[in-house]
Amino acid sequence: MSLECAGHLLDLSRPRVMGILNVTPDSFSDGGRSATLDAALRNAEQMLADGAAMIDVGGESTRPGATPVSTEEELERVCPVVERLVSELGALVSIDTSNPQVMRETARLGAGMINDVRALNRDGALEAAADSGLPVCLMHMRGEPDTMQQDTHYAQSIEQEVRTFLAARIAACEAAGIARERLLLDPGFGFGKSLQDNLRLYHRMAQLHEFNLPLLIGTSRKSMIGNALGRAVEDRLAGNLALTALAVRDGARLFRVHDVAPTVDAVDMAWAVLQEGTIR
Ligand SMILES: Cn1c(SCC(=O)Nc2ccccc2)nc2c(=O)[nH]c(N)nc21
Repeated sequence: MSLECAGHLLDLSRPRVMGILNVTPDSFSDGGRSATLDAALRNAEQMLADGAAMIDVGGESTRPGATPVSTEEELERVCPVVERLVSELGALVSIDTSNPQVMRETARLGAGMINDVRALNRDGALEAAADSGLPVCLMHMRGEPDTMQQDTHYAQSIEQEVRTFLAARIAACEAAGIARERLLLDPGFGFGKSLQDNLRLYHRMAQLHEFNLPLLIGTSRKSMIGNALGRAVEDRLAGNLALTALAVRDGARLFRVHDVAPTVDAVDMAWAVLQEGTIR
């Protein structure tokens, strides 16, 4: 099970780690674009050295209440970073965006995957993703970041809600000419879900193998861990390593994390057990 990502072949026959690279101003204390750009590149270089298979670059915060960013601003944030990650580090880059123009421009700059937390629901997104030829991660979110945490009650079970949603988005992609083989699925932990929803969904993630598509998991530093353990955002690594090991056993293949080196070890250790003792 390999994905063609703009000249990179991403081998998902074993679990891999995706490093998070935030280029939103609120993720940098010093502000200042050039400082941001150099810092971002150093951060990415370290994550790749630590074993990340790819880097997820996001220019728009999806936190509830985050101020929406204009297309121009999002492009200004992500394009210089994507361009240099590809040209200087030869990195496999996924673009974390819902904006069709950002998808098109970053694909042109060499991005290798589209990671859209809104599952291509924005006008023009399906066409932009189809035209890019890139793999696409479809993630479940209920509502929009501003409203998603208000109504976290589901008519049906959370797992049924997610399966129904992802089935519909897969169909929309196929109808838009995006081959099924280009898709990855993600339950969207923390997006419009209560702690109970997140835990229940995590425990049942293997149900998503019915779609026979690679699963991407993004729980790193999230409130699911904070609420379960009573840990501040900077103290959630151990919790996420536990979650990661569980998901490796449940067949997840891509892990979107802040802490690459420890997660690579957790993934490789869990994988070694599942492979009956083969190491790396
Ligand atoms: C872009 N993106 C995000 S951003 C939210 C986040 O990291 N919050 C957060 C970060 C740090 C601390 C607390 C919360 N989460 C996912 C995910 O779960 N899956 C996929 N595919 N993409 C994703």
